[in-house]
Amino acid sequence: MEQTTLQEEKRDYAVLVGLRSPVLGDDSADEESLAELSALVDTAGGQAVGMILQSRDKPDPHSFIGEGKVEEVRRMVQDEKATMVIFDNDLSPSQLRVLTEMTGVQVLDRSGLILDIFAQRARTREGRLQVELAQYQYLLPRLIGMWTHLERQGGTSGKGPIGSKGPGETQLETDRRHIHRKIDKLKAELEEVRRVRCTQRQRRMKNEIPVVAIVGYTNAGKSTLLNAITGAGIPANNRLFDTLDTTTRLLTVSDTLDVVISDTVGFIRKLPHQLVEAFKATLEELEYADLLLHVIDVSNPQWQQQAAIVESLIRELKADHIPCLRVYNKCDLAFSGQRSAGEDTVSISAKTGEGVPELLACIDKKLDKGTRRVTIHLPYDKAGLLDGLYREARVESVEYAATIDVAAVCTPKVLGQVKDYVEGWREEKEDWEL
Ligand SMILES: Nc1nc2c(ncn2[C@@H]2O[C@H](COP(=O)(O)OP(=O)(O)OP(=O)(O)O)[C@@H](O)[C@H]2O)c(=O)[nH]1
Ligand SMILES: [Mg+2]
Repeated sequence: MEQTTLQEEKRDYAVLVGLRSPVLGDDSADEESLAELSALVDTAGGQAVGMILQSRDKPDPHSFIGEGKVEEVRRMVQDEKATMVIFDNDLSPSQLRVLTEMTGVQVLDRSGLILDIFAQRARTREGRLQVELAQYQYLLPRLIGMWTHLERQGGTSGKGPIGSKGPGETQLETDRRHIHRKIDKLKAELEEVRRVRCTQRQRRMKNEIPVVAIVGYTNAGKSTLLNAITGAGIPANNRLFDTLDTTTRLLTVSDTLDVVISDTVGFIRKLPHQLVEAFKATLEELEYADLLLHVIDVSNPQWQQQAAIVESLIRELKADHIPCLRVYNKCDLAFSGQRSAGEDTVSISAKTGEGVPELLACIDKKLDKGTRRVTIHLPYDKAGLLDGLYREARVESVEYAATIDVAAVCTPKVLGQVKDYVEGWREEKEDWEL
């Protein structure tokens, strides 16, 4: 009981503000995006205590929502004893500064909040590096805003003529250089992570094990699904951005198919582009996947928009050429709206397990195209493998020549096993015909 009170005391109380304007395009706010912002605040450990949605033809360049509206926000902050104001839109550095001054409390924009959540949640070294890089990239242009502030302070105290290099500018230059150095260092460290990942991937590709990546909007049920099918034991919580690290597991799909399957970081609308950039090393896995499972929470009234956002990010990450299964998740709850049924869709409940066998069958079918006709030249001392091939593959002909030449139709799994078995020999002789 006492603990709850302590936690309550530490909470940030936030007034949420959104601007709806046709000129803002994707960055325009509406009731739904504000509701999502409220969930984000919750994830960050805060609590929304008020909400204001303002409509304007275009944003006010100075105060973004217009001075009258800022006054309304300020009053709400006072009445609700809020400790911060969070905007559902992206603010310019100078707008951030102006709004902080006018409301008297800390002001964050949506990107800033998402970065904050990622920073709180990053656990592994790679995750932390990526978030740190995104934070510095976000901070860099905002330093200018801080500098204007310092310059003006210098002006009012009357030190030096206008245009002289004040302490603000010197500080700015130092900060800038420091941040550039930091960014370069982080990039180099991430490059190293990427190199290791690449080696791991090459090793996997040699084994011909297909790669399946689970993607989807945040909170769609990606981790729950991976747990359900592999017993991975990844935490899955009703919280946005619960997973930031890629977890990879081996999954036996059928008698003839094993795959490597990964959980990925969730997507969200207006994902700060610094984050997309920073997380590219992780999301790069997508590019090399043989199949994407796009998990969609169909109990969410916004699922169609969410699916569209995920699909556009998949395109941005250049992974749209990869076959994709749409996995309609949470079908134990009500299906919200119309669904398109088709060959590439399957309805499941990751929670109850309903539809999971059908999903596995679908994956099997999708990746079955990997089956290929090969000629395997077996050295005579590996003749024992022939039995296995008769059992596991469709052997079409066997010729006894310099080697035992087996023409067969094989799944990647069987081929991988044979290759593993005679790998040393293969390396020397380069004697596969695929
Ligand atoms: N009713 C129901 N709830 C589900 C189902 N699948 C997942 N959930 C719940 O949805 C919430 C989010 O699940 P996660 O697996 O953490 O979602 P995620 O996609 O990994 O989310 P992030 O890692 O935050 O991007 C959890 O509270 C799960 O228990 C389902 O099939 N039915
Ligand atoms: Mg997750």
